[in-house]
Amino acid sequence: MPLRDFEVASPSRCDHPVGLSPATPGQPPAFALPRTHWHPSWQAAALHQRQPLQALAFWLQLEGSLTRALTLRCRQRFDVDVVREAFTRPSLEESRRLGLPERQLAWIREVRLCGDGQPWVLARTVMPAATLRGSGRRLRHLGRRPLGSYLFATRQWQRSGFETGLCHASGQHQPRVARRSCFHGPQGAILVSEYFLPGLTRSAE
Ligand SMILES: C=C(O[C@@H]1C=C(C(=O)O)C=C[C@H]1O)C(=O)O
Repeated sequence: MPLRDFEVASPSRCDHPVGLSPATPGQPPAFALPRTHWHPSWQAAALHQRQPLQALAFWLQLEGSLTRALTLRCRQRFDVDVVREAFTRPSLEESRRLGLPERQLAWIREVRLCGDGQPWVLARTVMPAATLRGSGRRLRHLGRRPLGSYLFATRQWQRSGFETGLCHASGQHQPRVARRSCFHGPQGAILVSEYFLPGLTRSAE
């Protein structure tokens, strides 16, 4: 099912931004999440496409904080590049996944996770308004602080099983594989999708 596209809305701190050619010279390039078909498990996805999953098996199954694991992979620095944070409409498929009414807006956060200046992961998090009540209010004010540092700081958030996404990538810099899961907290759930970029597998070479 297609996910909503997202465009770079702020200057990138990544040295080599992902995506299509710049629409305007001097502006950061626009980019879009590819259409993604979600499978209920890593094994189910592997039946459809074995090759790229082998290189990413570690990341697709990693249970703890992804940002923490990426930080450990960096030689120098790890950055969260905030692309967009706004109340906007999730895709129909995302609304269904979260059990939201079709047209209900949610707080959507889109970021690039960059290691040593290279974009490694694109992440999109859908947070229903109900989840943002009480202590969940802090989710709207993360800024460049990784979401994982909030979710894994307490035992209040429980993650559901991972789905594995196979992406219809149209360019060599686009993600081919993704994963997503719901985190269930005191006020409700959020849906976290993480798209792995080719730069991440290259970083291990
Ligand atoms: C859920 C985590 O948070 C990461 C950080 C994100 C952010 O800052 O928006 C989004 C998705 C995750 O990859 C994690 O570290 O596991």
